[in-house]
Amino acid sequence: MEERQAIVFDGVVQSRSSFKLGPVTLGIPEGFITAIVGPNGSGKSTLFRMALNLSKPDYGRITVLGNEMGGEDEHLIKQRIGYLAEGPFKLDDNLKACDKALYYSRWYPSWNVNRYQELLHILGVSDNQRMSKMSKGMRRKFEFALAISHSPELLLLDEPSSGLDPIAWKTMIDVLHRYMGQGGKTILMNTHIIEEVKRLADYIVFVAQGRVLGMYEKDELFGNWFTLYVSGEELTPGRLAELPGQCGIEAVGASSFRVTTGKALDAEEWCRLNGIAISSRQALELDDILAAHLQQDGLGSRVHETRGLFT
Ligand SMILES: Nc1ncnc2c1ncn2[C@@H]1O[C@H](COP(=O)(O)OP(=O)(O)OP(=O)(O)O)[C@@H](O)[C@H]1O
Repeated sequence: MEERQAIVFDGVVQSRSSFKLGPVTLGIPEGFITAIVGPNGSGKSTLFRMALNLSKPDYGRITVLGNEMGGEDEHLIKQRIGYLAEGPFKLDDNLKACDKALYYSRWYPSWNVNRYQELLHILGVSDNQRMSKMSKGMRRKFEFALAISHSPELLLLDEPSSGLDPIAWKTMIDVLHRYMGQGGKTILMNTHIIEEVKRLADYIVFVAQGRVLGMYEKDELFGNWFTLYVSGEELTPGRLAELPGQCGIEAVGASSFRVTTGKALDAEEWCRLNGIAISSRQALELDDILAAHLQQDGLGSRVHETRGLFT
């Protein structure tokens, strides 16, 4: 059966004086959690805003829940979406939290006041105070409860755990699992927290400098990226350059090397056929996989540039 898409970015381009996004062609599958991962300023939040028609592309088409935004019925599509923005809206500062919730309850036909109250209770938030008087984490938890209380079909979460303490973070993960458990729900999230991606995401999208570097099924991604410690008689970096998926070779001894590959199975088979011994293998973490993608795309990582600091 063909997978349905909750959001489709089709050749989307936005050019600004300081930043160019796209062309982005990307489908966010319905019924799954997709995490967008990438360095600061790579355009993640811009993609969210575009999906909500809060920011317009210069070219391309965006379809959300089967509809193009911008028409007369845009509010009907938006009522099926929950959105947790990256930061608080300054204009809300003087509002009492319960008044904002009242507004939401009137705007979303599927608003569920019991679910809202329950969420405030389990997150430990009171809505009987002005937004500006809430701590950063409290306001985040409140905004999270607002975004999900109408049980939207599509939930857009822009760095949802920003400012949350570890207990609140665990609660949020639990709430999101329960939300997905209802079936027919989709989450698109943007996060820098590796553990969050591991616990939640079904699909991972890497972005950098306004471009999509790749989209992967999570288990497949983690099953493919490994560092292999290899050795062999008269083994040279030149020979290892042919190792499938190779994207980094480092000598660790005479004829011994550490190689990184994004095609672990093919690489191991290649070693076996070429008489190269693998002494150990180590799965790569998400940040290392992202760094390897950046390297492959010539976008590099600036980590090594810190080595000379404070010495
Ligand atoms: N309010 C704004 N005004 C002008 N330019 C902006 C604004 N917000 C973002 N940008 C520009 O758009 C680019 C992409 O920003 P965006 O917020 O989409 O990145 P991001 O990947 O979400 O970053 P981060 O991980 O830091 O939140 C930035 O490099 C910045 O130059």
